[in-house]
Amino acid sequence: MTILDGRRVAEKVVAAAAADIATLARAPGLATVLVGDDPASEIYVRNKRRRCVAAGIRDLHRRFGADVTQDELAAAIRALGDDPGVTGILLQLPLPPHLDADALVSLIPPDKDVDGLTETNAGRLALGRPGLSPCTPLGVLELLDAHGIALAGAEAVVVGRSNLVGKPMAQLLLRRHATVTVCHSRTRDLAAVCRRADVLIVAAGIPGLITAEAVKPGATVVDVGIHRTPDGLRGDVDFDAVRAVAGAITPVPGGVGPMTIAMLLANTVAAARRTAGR
Ligand SMILES: NC(=O)C1=CN([C@@H]2O[C@H](COP(=O)(O)OP(=O)(O)OC[C@H]3O[C@@H](n4cnc5c(N)ncnc54)[C@H](OP(=O)(O)O)[C@@H]3O)[C@@H](O)[C@H]2O)C=CC1
Ligand SMILES: Nc1nc(=O)c2c([nH]1)NC[C@@H]1CN(c3ccc(C(=O)N[C@@H](CCC(=O)O)C(=O)O)cc3)C=[N+]21
Repeated sequence: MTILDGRRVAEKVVAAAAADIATLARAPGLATVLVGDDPASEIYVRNKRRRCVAAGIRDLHRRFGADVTQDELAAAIRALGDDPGVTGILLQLPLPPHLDADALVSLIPPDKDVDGLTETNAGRLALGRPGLSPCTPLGVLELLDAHGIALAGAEAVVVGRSNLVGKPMAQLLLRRHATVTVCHSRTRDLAAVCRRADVLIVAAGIPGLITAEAVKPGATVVDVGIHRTPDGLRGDVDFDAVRAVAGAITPVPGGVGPMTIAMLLANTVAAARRTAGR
């Protein structure tokens, strides 16, 4: 059984991004917009700010209370879009329920959309054209590639269909010639579908959702979920039970999380180049 070590692979991606940043005429500026106190977002923001600064990215952080209005946030995102010193904008999700996330995402200029969430970038991904794609699915692919996990012709099952993770993950796997199935909260027999997978990618946001009975012996299991529990950080996969049947598995922490941050640095370089017109 192989542990898919996200920290190790992330180091290489981060080093390459830092080397690219050193060649740019101007340091990229990444603005993170955080609303309220989603625990997974707090972890992300804390770790990525440290990484960005170390790699030479200017870190611009905008924090709002959970009671911020749609208009206030829209004005803040428009201002970041117009600011030439800001080359990347990341709106942390989920937002509190009174806010319309889609409308706010639409205000991000596509060339500053380092999370690949705008219609333009999602469309480019769906059509197989160059653009900015979401960091987490990109990081999952990078991690699988680093470990030589074959995708062409493989049965891939993705649990979750969010615009941030599940859907773009399915698109990227399809581009790599996997046979892709996407599960969600209405999937009838989740364990039976997951058991078909050679490569199982789980992004449901439910701690311990995937148990050993949902995993085919020898399968590769990637756990995107991140939950703060009394025993520390945990994912959507019951790691101790599943590691006994899986051929390869990501740990939480130390799996997908560091890869997301590494790809954010890579996307921030790509966005800065787009904004500078090169
Ligand atoms: N490690 C990392 O770098 C990252 C971690 N995350 C974490 O990953 C998780 C998922 O994030 P995100 O995609 O944004 O979450 P969302 O809440 O936006 O989406 C969750 C998806 O899971 C599906 N789902 C929910 N319950 C079940 C179930 N019982 N069986 C099958 N599918 C189910 C939902 O289905 P439906 O559409 O029907 O509601 C939905 O499509 C979260 O824990 C988040 O914190 C997210 C991004 C990066
Ligand atoms: N627009 C948007 N894009 C996201 O990509 C996004 C988001 N919103 N909202 C929140 C989730 C969550 N997320 C994480 C990323 C890295 C770690 C991470 O660094 N994890 C380390 C934690 C290490 C530690 O602190 O112990 C690890 O798993 O090893 C965690 C969580 C990105 N998300």
